[in-house]
This record gives sequence, structure tokens and C-alpha cells, in this order.
Amino acid sequence: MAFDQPTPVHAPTPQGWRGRLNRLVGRPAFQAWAARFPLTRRRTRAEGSAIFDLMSGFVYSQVLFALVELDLLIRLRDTPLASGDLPDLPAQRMEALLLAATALGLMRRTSGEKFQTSLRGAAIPGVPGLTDMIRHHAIFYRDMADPLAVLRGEKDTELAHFWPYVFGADSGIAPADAGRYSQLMADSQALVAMETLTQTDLRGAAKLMDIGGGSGVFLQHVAQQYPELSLELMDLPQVMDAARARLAQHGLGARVALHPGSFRDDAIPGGADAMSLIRVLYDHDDATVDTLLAQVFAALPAGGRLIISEPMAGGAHPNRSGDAYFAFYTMAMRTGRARSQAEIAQRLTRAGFTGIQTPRPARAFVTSVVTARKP
Ligand SMILES: CC(C)=CCC/C(C)=C/CC/C(C)=C/C=C/C(C)=C/C=C/C=C(C)/C=C/C=C(C)/C=C/C=C(C)/C=C/CC(C)(C)O
Ligand SMILES: C[S@@+](CC[C@H](N)C(=O)[O-])C[C@H]1O[C@@H](n2cnc3c(N)ncnc32)[C@H](O)[C@@H]1O
Repeated sequence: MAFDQPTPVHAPTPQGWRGRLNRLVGRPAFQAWAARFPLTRRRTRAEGSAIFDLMSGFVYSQVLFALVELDLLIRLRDTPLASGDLPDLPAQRMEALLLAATALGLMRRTSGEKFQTSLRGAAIPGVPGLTDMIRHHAIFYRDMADPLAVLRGEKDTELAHFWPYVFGADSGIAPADAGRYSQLMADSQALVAMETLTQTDLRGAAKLMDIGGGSGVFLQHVAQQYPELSLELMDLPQVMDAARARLAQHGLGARVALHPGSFRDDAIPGGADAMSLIRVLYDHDDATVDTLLAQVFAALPAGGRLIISEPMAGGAHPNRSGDAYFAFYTMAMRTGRARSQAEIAQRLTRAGFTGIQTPRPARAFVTSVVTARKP
């Protein structure tokens, strides 16, 4: 299957100096020359190494996956151990895993032939939700085993089943499934909330409605930073139990009003002068996004504000997290799309919003933000 590739189509003559240069660097003889010539040697080595990393990235990811599955980042955090001290695998195989992890900067080797988690490795379990995200990549990984099928949209992807809620309020999700999704979403929300709140300003707002607010983690963070703000959460009825439980557990049961409902079928309740859509738009197709933005516009009073925060594509400057990871992730989910700040700004303008701001993301792999006002 993988080997019967279509024959590449070459233009009879390359277009412009770029085309000529591309042809040149694609010639083995030029590569051999450039690897020796003093002025091109360094760049040639760097390109070779970058190409090797792209080619082997899936192996690196799986080394990280094995470390997380065996909990080695934590087990080797405080005290160095030798591979023979870790009975999970035959000593030689454990040594191989730990050497690979060392090569990837996740472990360090001590003088006594032992291994200890590196600073980078030690940070990973401390990033909220990251180890569970890495574990759930087993699903995404199986989908990505056939990237062309994902691109053609012809694969019944596993991710589409893992996040079944996106198919709408009438999809009959079992509460257990809704709970499983809510926990992973909630764990991974902490960084997004922190990043969003550093890039936005809710001073002067009286009431915030978080649409698609999940179990309320974003509102928990908002509540701390804005003690005077009234808070409301709208999400599908299936998610309400998880939201009620979390908010009560954090003493916010009375402060946050819950609105069960679907923004596909129900009107967004009015009364809030600020609304947020955190990691919501990228789950949905363009038509749903446009209808949702129009609904939000209608529900806000004049001067009301909207905050949108989610991982975004780079637009004119494609980035790895948005244009590679999240673009393929949402493609495998088969319902939405990672959009750029510029595209979201355009859709907001079409919906009637003004004062649109697209602050430069500090950590695009966590989230990017777009804010707007109703005139
Ligand atoms: C004091 C001395 C001597 C040294 C100290 C040196 C020092 C300061 C070292 C730094 C160590 C440190 C503190 C590191 C911190 C690192 C952090 C905070 C890293 C954070 C990384 C976050 C990552 C990689 C986040 C990834 C998020 C992902 C993959 C999210 C995926 C979300 C998905 C798939 C959501 C899907 C939802 C859906 C369904 C599409 O809607
Ligand atoms: C990716 S989650 C994000 C949750 C939360 N905002 C966060 O960032 O952790 C998307 C949320 O949108 C909600 N959602 C999906 N379709 C919806 C709909 N039609 N009406 C209301 N909420 C919906 C989901 O239930 C889910 O909680």
C-alpha cells in the first residue's frame, strides 16, 4: 500500500531561483559536495539532523510514552537508579529505554552508571494533564498510522469516538464517557486558563458566561482573579453533573449559575456582558462557528465583550503546534478545524464585532487568544 506512490510530476524547467536551488539541493552529488565544502558544511549537517528528527519523531514520542507508562520520570526523580534496579523490563531493555531517554534530554546519566530524571523530564509530570494527554496519544497515534486516510477523511478514526460529545446534544453520550472526557479536559485546562487570563482583561465586566465551559475549570481560575464578577456556565446537559460536582468541591456552587443546553439548538441566555469560548470553536465546522458567533453577538449587550481562546493555526506564519499537531488532531476528530487568529478575527468582523485584538501568543502550543467587543 505504502509503496505504490504516484509518480512525482516535475515541471520541465524549474521556476525562478527558488526552483533552481531546490533542484540543486535535491541532487545527491550536490549534497555530497556541500557536506565537504567549508562554507556549506555546517548548514548541510544541520539540515541532515533536522530531517532525521522529522523522520524519527514518532519514535521519540513513543519513548516518552513508554517512560510515562512505566512512571519512570517520577520513579527516577529523587534518586538515581541503575537499570537492574527497575524490574519492569529485562535489564538490557530497561537500559536501552533509559539511554534513549537520556539522548532525548529526559534523563541524565550519573557517574555511577545510574540514571536520574533530567530537569526537562522532571517538569513533565508537573504540567497539569500532560501525562494523561501523552497516554491518550495512543489513540491519536493509531489514527496517524495512516495520515493519508486522515487527510482524505475516509478513516473511521478512534479520536472521533473518544470525544463523542462533539456530535451534538442528542448523541446519547453515556454519563461515564462524559465524565472521562471532562476529567482530561479539566486537567489540561489549567495552563490554558492561566495563559488566557494573562492575555485578557475582565475588569469592568459584571457577569461572564463561559460557553462550552466543561466542568468549570476556566471559571475557577476567573473566580480567583476577579472576586466580584458574577459567573455563568453553559454546556451540554450531560456535562452538568461534572460541572456541579467540581464547582461545589471548590466552593463555587452558589457563585456559578449553570445553563444546560446546546448552542446548536438553544438560544444563548442573555444577561452577561462578557462571554468566553475556551477550546470550543476548533471542535466545530465553519457553519456552526458562524452561527455560534452570531448567537453570542445577539446575546451580548452593546459594549459587551467576547474572549476566544484555543490553540490556533499560525495563518501567514504556520506553526508546529497549530498547523501540524492541532490541525491533524482536529482532522482526526472529523468535526472541527484549527483556525488562525486572523481567520477568527475575520469571522468575528462578519458577525458584527469590533475592537478585535489578537495578542501575540506567549505559548502557542498552549493557547492563542482573540478578543472582541459588540459595538
Ligand atoms: C534553579 C536551577 C538551577 C535551574 C532551574 C532551571 C529551570 C527554570 C528549568 C525549567 C523547568 C521548568 C519549570 C519547566 C516547565 C515546563 C513547562 C511548564 C512546560 C509546559 C509544557 C506544556 C505542554 C507541552 C502542553 C501540551 C498540551 C497539549 C498537548 C494539549 C493537547 C490538548 C488536546 C489534544 C485537546 C483536545 C481537545 C479537543 C477535543 C480538540 O477539543
Ligand atoms: C474541548 S471542550 C472545552 C471545555 C472547556 N471550555 C475547556 O477548555 O476545558 C468543548 C466543550 O464544548 C462543549 N460543547 C460541545 N458542543 C456543545 C454544544 N452544542 N452546546 C454547548 N456546549 C457544547 C462540550 O461539552 C465541551 O465541554
